[in-house]
Parts: sequence; C-alpha cells; structure tokens
Amino acid sequence: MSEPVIVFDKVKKSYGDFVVINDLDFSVSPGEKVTIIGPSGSGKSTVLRILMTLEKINGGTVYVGGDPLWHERKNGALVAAGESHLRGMRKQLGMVFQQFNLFPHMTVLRNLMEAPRVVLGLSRTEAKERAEELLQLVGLTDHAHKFPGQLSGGQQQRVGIARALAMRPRIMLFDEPTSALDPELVGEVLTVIRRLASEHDLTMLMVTHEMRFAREISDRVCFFDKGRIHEEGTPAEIFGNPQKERTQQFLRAVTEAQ
Ligand SMILES: Nc1ncnc2c1ncn2[C@@H]1O[C@H](COP(=O)(O)OP(=O)(O)OP(=O)(O)O)[C@@H](O)[C@H]1O
Repeated sequence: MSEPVIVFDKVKKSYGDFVVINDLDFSVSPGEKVTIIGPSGSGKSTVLRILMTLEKINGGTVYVGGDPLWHERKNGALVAAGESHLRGMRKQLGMVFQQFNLFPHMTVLRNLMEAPRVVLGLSRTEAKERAEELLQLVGLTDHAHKFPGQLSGGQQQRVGIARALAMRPRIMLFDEPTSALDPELVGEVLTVIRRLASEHDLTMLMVTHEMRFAREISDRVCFFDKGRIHEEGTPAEIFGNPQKERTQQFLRAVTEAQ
C-alpha cells in the first residue's frame, strides 16, 4: 500500500482553553475520497483550514506528501516552518470554500488565471489555456468574461472549483461546498464534484452535510465529534450499520431533518 499523502499525528488545536482538535490521528491515502461528517463545532472545517495553512496547530505534526507542513527540518530537528516553506507546501492543495471567496473585481477568466500566473509563473497564454480548459470542465465557457456578481451561487461555486484546480493540486479540500446555495442550485455543483471524483486521480477531503452525496462518492466516511474521529468506515458501514451510539444519534437527527 502506498504512503499516505496526508497524516495528522497527535495534532492539537485550541483557542485559549477551548480545545477544537484533540490529539487527532488521521491519514488519507493518495487518490482516496474521504468525507468528514459530524455535529456543528466538532472541528471538521478546522481540519481543512489547518491543511490549507489558514490555522496554526498547537501540538503534534501534520505531513503532506511525506513532508511536515507546519514544520521544516533543520539539522535533523523539526522547527516551526517559515513563510517560504508554507508557500511551497500550499501548492499541493486546493480548497473550495463555503462562501466561494472569488475576487469580485475580476472576471471569471481572470479569477482562474491570477494564481497560476502569480504563484506558478505561467505565461498569460498558458494560464488562459488552462483556465479555458477548466471552464469547459465545469460547464461555464460562455461565462468567462462575466464578473462573479453576475453569476448564480451555483455558477460561482463551479468557478471556485475551477479556480482551485487551476493550480493543479494533488489534494482538493471542499468545505461544505453546497451549504450556502439555494436547494435548486446544489445539484449542479455536486455533479461537477462527482465528475472530478470519478474521472481524476485527485485525493479529495470533503466536509459536507449532504449525506446522500457523501455516501455516493466517498471511499471512507469519518464521523467527527469533539475534535476527534469517533467512528470511521466505508459509507456502507457508517450509514448502513454505525456501531457507536453517538454516530447513530447524529445520523438519526440529520436524516429526520433532511
Ligand atoms: N478563530 C476562532 N476563535 C475561536 N473559536 C473558533 C475560531 N474558529 C473556530 N472556532 C471554534 O472552533 C470550533 C470548531 O470550529 P469548526 O468550524 O472546525 O467546526 P465545524 O465542525 O466545521 O462546524 P460547522 O459544521 O458548524 O461548520 C467551533 O466551536 C468554533 O466556534
């Protein structure tokens, strides 16, 4: 079996006395599609934000692609990472946010070209070619010259996905990508994610409240509670035959609400 591409080794994250991530051990294999579910406040988004280097950790070690993320090796020891190490590590990851986070003053095409040009140093022609391919993938070729404010929420989120992919990350993180959308716009975004999952060799880690979708696309589902994995397994195990009382309670509550 290949080495995991993501490893959390006894990771801690707290705000003051409030512990959000509690000695978390967690790993993801290359190409694996993993979904994190769990109650509000259990630390699901924090896991993604730590990986995207948006939140620092207070203890333990995170590895991405075999290298420490928040540390660098100096004379055989691990020391806190500097900005250039973090910048280099970030290139392996793309993130899709709940609120899209597009640049509002840039057209769709420029939203997709900006980071590949600035961060990867692609020429204008290369970045444009890449952006156009991705717009085709998410079905938005006709909207390339519009501004985000002229698009529906579902279309904006598809731009968000294309923008993350434009950096050619090996790992894609999705933080509740459909929860800010009107119900009738959820389907088009899930269709794009479903296609990515089935046609690309990406490693995907997703936080979602869309249980049916999680069941359909995941290789593994992790139920989070109080900053730890309380139970994990295949979708059939977690949704069909959860073993722990807390998992059963949570799934009963969300099924009743949906
Ligand atoms: N910057 C911050 N300062 C203080 N507390 C924070 C901060 N960011 C997050 N928290 C707290 O950390 C806890 C975990 O947050 P997180 O967003 O990871 O939860 P979640 O499981 O993704 O929840 P949800 O499903 O509601 O999005 C929450 O109780 C949240 O209020």
